[in-house]
Amino acid sequence: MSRNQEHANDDPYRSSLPDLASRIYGGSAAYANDELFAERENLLKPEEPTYQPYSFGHKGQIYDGWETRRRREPGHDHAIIRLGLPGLIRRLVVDTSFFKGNYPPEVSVQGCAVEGYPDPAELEQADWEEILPPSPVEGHTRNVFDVDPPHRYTHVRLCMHPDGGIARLRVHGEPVADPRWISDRFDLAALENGGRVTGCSNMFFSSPSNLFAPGLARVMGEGWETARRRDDGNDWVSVRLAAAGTVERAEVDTSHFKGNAPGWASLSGCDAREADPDDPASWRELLPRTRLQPDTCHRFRLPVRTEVTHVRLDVFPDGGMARLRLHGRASEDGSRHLVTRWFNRLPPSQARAVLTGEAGLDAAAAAALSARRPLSEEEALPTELTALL
Ligand SMILES: NC(=O)NC(NC(N)=O)C(=O)[O-]
Repeated sequence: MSRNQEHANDDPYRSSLPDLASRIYGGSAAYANDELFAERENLLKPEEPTYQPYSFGHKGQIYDGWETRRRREPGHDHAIIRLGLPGLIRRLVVDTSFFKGNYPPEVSVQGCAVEGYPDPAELEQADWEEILPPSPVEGHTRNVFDVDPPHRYTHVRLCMHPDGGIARLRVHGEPVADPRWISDRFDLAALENGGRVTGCSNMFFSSPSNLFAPGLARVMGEGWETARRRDDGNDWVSVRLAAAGTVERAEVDTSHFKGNAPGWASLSGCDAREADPDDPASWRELLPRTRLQPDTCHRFRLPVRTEVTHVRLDVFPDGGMARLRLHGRASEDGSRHLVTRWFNRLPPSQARAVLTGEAGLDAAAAAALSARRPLSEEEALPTELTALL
C-alpha cells in the first residue's frame, strides 16, 4: 500500500479505473451512525465538491460532504457504502476538500461481500476485511491510497477516527461480474460485466470508461470526448472484453454530441490468446469505416464474426461519443473465465453462502469446494458451479 497526498494523476492507470462506489453506477450510502452536519449521500456524488463560505443552515455551516458532530465519547464514526459495481478495489481517494478545521485525523476502510439484500443491521454483522488500516489524512486534500485486497467486495465501510467530515470517497477498481446474471448474449464490453479500457488516443474532456457505463448518458459530459485534432490522425479507444467471445452487434451512440460527433467510425478486433495486441498486424476489421450522424444511437450487425478478446473503436477524425455497446457471446473458455474469476475472488464467507445456498451443498462439501480455490481456468468447471448458470 502506498500513500500519496498530492494528486492521483501520477498514475493514470489506477485513476482511470471506474469508481465502483459512484452514484453514476448505482452506488448507495446505505448507513451512517451520525450525519448531523452533512449527509452521507454527498460522499458518492460524481461531481467535484464545492463550498460557499458563510452559508449556514439550521445545523451549522453547509458542507458538500459527510460530516458528523464533535464526539464526546470514545469510539469512531462510520458509513456503509453499497458498491454499484462490486469488484476488486485498487485505489481509494478520501477527498477532504474544504474540510479544514473539521477533517478526521485518521481514516480506515473495510470491505465485505454478502449475498442478497442485507439491511444495515445485517451489514454490521458481516465479515469485514481490512482494506486500509487507520491511516493519517490531511484536510482540504485528495488523500490517495493504493491498495490490493484479494477479494471481490459488494460493500465498503469508511471510518473516521474519531469524527469529522469528508467530501468524497472514490473507490477505483476492477468490476467483477456475477456470472449468475450474465445471459447467453450480453454486452462483452460493459464495465459491469468486466470490460476494461486498455488504451486511448486522447481523453481531454472526459474518460473513455464512460463509453461502457451502465444506462444512457444524460449529458455530453457522461460520454467520452477528445480535444479537437489539428493533425491528420484519428482518435481511438481499445477495450479488453469481459471474456473472449464473438461480437455480433454494436451500438455506437453519439447522443448529445451535436457539433462534435465523429464523422465516421470503424471497429476492429484482436485475439490476445494467439496474437499481440500491441502489434498493429494482430488487428482485424469487424466493421468498416461507416458514416455517423450526430446525436444518434446507431445499431450495426457486424459483417465479420470471429472470436476476439480486444476491440478497438476508431473515430474519424475526432469528437465524442456517449456509449459503445458490443453485444455477443462468450467463447467456451471465455465463459469459464467469467465463472472462475468471480468464484476465485469471493471471500470465504460468501463462497460458503453461495455453495450452501443456491448450489445446495452441505456445509462440509461447501467448505471442501471453497478450499479448492483458486480453480484453474484451463480445467472443466465443477458441476456445482455450472449448475448456478
Ligand atoms: N464552522 C464549522 O464548520 N463548524 C462545525 N461544522 C459545521 N458544519 O458547522 C464543526 O464544529 O465542525
